[in-house]
Amino acid sequence: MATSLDWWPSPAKLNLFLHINARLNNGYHALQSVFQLLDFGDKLAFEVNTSSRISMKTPIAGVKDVDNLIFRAAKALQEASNTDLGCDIYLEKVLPMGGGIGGGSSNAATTLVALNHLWQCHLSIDELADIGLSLGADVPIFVRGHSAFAEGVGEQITPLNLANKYYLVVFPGCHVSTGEIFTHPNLPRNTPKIRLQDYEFSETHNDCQKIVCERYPKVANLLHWLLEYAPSRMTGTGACLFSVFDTKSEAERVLSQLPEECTGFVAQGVNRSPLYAKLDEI
Ligand SMILES: C[C@](O)(CO)[C@H](O)COP(=O)(O)OP(=O)(O)OC[C@H]1O[C@@H](n2ccc(N)nc2=O)[C@H](O)[C@@H]1O
Ligand SMILES: Nc1ncnc2c1ncn2[C@@H]1O[C@H](COP(=O)(O)OP(=O)(O)OP(=O)(O)O)[C@@H](O)[C@H]1O
Repeated sequence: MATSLDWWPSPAKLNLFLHINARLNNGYHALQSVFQLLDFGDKLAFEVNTSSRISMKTPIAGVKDVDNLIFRAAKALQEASNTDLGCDIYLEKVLPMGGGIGGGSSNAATTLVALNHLWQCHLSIDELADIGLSLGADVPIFVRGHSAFAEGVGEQITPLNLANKYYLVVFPGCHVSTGEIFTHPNLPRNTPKIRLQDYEFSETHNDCQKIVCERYPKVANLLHWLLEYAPSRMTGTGACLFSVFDTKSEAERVLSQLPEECTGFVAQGVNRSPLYAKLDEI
């Protein structure tokens, strides 16, 4: 690995709630959610070359480079901007994959925003968000870089300023496929829409949680355990769960007592993505 890489943050998100309002004709679902960005995540570094070659220097085990959302994001930007430039890409992965905390989507968004700057493509945020949406429903949120209320398939976004709570995020040790949950016949699909101004954590829920708990006892047991300590819920389509705390020390105390088969981290909720704090520094 090169000696002094310039790292770009790729933060995790939590879905503080997830209501499914309808099934759309294209198989996707109309949903409502609050996306809370966290001050914790993966890191990516890019070394620009003039050969137009895009190369993953730190491949992800089990994910072919052509399927890696980072590679796909770089390729999509190369095509959209007509640049002749390429890059070598390094990834420091800490977020569990398939955990509902948006690691892959965030990696794609960081790649779009960083390479737009490094390749000097001058695409607007709207253009980057459109490219992002073609890669995954959650990518636009990370491109726009603000905690938000989301509707539609996740692309209709209203930025939000949320209280900067501390979150204990726990990975129960099993992966849940998003497709598996969204195609389940018993998934609730007609939760009435709420108005943003009526949002309160305690008045909302995650429509995917019951099915995931039924199919994955590890998730159900862990949720039961966490609820003894703090308000707790599943994020996205799982498998990660989170608990909400007012102080870092309370969250860290519960982290230190986690059952053995789980891993977790404590992070603070942030309104603005660390990705944009990095852009500001440049
Ligand atoms: C539900 C969330 O986890 C909330 O953060 C995300 O919106 C899912 O986002 P994602 O993992 O980026 O999902 P995608 O890769 O776009 O879609 C994976 C699969 O999930 C289902 N899917 C996803 C998003 C959505 N609004 N409706 C769906 O039905 C579709 O079957 C799709 O084939
Ligand atoms: N750079 C990447 N990082 C993580 N996963 C990737 C990446 N590229 C492709 N993938 C694939 O995407 C799948 C989902 O990964 P991701 O970490 O985004 O899931 P998630 O946390 O459940 O996301 P979401 O909350 O958006 O559903 C992985 O199992 C993996 O096969």
